[in-house]
Amino acid sequence: MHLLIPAAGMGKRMGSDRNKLLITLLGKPLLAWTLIAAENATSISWIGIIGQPEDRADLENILSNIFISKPVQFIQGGSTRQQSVYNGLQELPDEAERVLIHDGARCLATPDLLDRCAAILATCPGLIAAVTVKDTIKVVDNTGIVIDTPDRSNLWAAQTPQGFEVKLLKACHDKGRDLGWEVTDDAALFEKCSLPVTIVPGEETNLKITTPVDLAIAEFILKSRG
Ligand SMILES: Nc1ccn([C@@H]2O[C@H](COP(=O)(O)OP(=O)(O)OP(=O)(O)O)[C@@H](O)[C@H]2O)c(=O)n1
Ligand SMILES: C[C@](O)(CO)[C@H](O)COP(=O)(O)O
Repeated sequence: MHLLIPAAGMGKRMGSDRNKLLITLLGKPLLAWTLIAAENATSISWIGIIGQPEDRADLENILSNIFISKPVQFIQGGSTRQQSVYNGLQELPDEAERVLIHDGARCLATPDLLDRCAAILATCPGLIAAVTVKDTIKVVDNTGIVIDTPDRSNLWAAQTPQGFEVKLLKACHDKGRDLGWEVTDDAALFEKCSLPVTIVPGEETNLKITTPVDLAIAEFILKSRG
């Protein structure tokens, strides 16, 4: 299975002055943890790292300090995650019929989650790892008044990996570019094209490192894994 890792963000919500994936987490750059999970996922045979040119030297340095036995390709990122994944899709080898996409920032995903997604992707055109929502969610209007409390049993929090048939996802991205759709994940493009996206139970620990508190939580989780 081919794996694309979007790693071309900035980390504005982290308040970082550089790509947050270069921040050290328990002795290793954040992205190193993601790459180690990809290395240990037996289903993954090829890794595309989507990064910004100014981070290239740091990304290569990460690779030189960990053991990755699989072919790795660097791909130039775009100004949004959507644009970065679009670029990644263009660079996939011709033989890639299906692809998993996993955020570099979700560095606690286990190899088992990647392998489960790869196995299920053989049976469906699109999938998303997700977990049920634990909180009661409120819909609020622009004056700050709650207008709805949706039924929680239908709410899932999106994660990555997300996986797709390459031809279909490329067509969805192309349509999104033509029509000016702006989305935060690839499943949303599939949905907008009325294509089915299958839920794969994700992992509660598979958080996206977004703000400084996530770093502290991630460190706790990694330490508890021993
Ligand atoms: N232009 C971009 C923006 C984001 N990403 C990647 O998409 C994933 C999810 O994005 P997010 O966590 O929002 O990362 P940032 O864009 O870095 O964060 P922020 O929105 O706080 O700036 C991350 O692995 C990030 O590196 C990307 O490849 N290209
Ligand atoms: C793809 C994603 O990680 C799924 O949770 C997420 O949508 C990335 O973007 P966000 O803007 O940080 O939600």
